[in-house]
Amino acid sequence: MSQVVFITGATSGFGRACAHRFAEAGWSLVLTGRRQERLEDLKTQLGSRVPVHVAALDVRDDSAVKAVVEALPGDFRPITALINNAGLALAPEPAQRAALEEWHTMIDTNITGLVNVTHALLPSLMERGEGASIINLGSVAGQWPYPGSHVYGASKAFVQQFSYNLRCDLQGTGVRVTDVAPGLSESEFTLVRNRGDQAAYDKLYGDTTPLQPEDIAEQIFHVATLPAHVNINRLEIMPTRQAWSPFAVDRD
Ligand SMILES: NC(=O)C1=CN([C@@H]2O[C@H](COP(=O)(O)OP(=O)(O)OC[C@H]3O[C@@H](n4cnc5c(N)ncnc54)[C@H](OP(=O)(O)O)[C@@H]3O)[C@@H](O)[C@H]2O)C=CC1
Ligand SMILES: O=CCS(=O)(=O)O
Repeated sequence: MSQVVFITGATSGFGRACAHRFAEAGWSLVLTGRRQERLEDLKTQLGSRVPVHVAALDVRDDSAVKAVVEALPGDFRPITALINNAGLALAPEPAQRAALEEWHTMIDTNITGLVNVTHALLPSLMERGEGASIINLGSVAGQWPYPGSHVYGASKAFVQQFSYNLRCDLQGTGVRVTDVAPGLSESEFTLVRNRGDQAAYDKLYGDTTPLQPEDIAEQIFHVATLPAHVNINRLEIMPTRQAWSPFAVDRD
């Protein structure tokens, strides 16, 4: 049976790097995200090496999530690894100036979206059983408070606790669960958070050495390919120049 990875948010950053990393190892890929063009580009890049199925998907829409899962071609099930990666931060200002709509978007994406996809794929993961994995993208922001993190950090604290609780329920099924919690990592995440402000992006990453999406993809691949009896509960990863809080970054 082939190994199949289902990735949410595959159109950028960690998700896209995971698509490349798992393809390198010969896994079949199910790639999802809202930007269809980017999904098609990935299919063009990777489809000659491994089987690739793409589906435009907004994880906030639970019926769309169910439909995508139900329409998975037979060669792409059961799923071996689910990478719940789609997510975002918005509203970089303090809570008292943040827009409620942006708080809702973070909750709908980082919490409801992750729950939607997990719920829809649990039967497939259970069918795979031993060696299957759910890998959830949390963040150091789920543990370390900082100004401007308000709902974003709280949504990642949810991801951590949901991952731990899932572990308890899935005990005995062979399905593993890991909360991967990266620190400062260079990706479009910072452009999304700062509404496309390139100066904010350059300021955050320009004079230090952030993690790259490939660093995170390597760790996720490691987690998914450990022997079936090994479960990493939480993996916190920071750049060497960050210790510990999101603001404790060594700069030139
Ligand atoms: N970069 C960082 O410093 C860190 C990021 N993280 C977390 O890692 C994850 C990936 O972040 P990163 O790769 O850096 O960010 P990017 O902005 O590069 O990628 C985010 C991905 O999420 C997808 N996405 C966003 N909203 C939705 C939605 N409603 N439905 C489906 N897909 C969606 C985007 O695709 P599209 O727009 O095409 O839908 C995109 O592919 C996020 O959960 C983030 O919170 C955690 C710690 C550190
Ligand atoms: O999750 C992202 C990392 S940080 O911006 O909160 O430090």
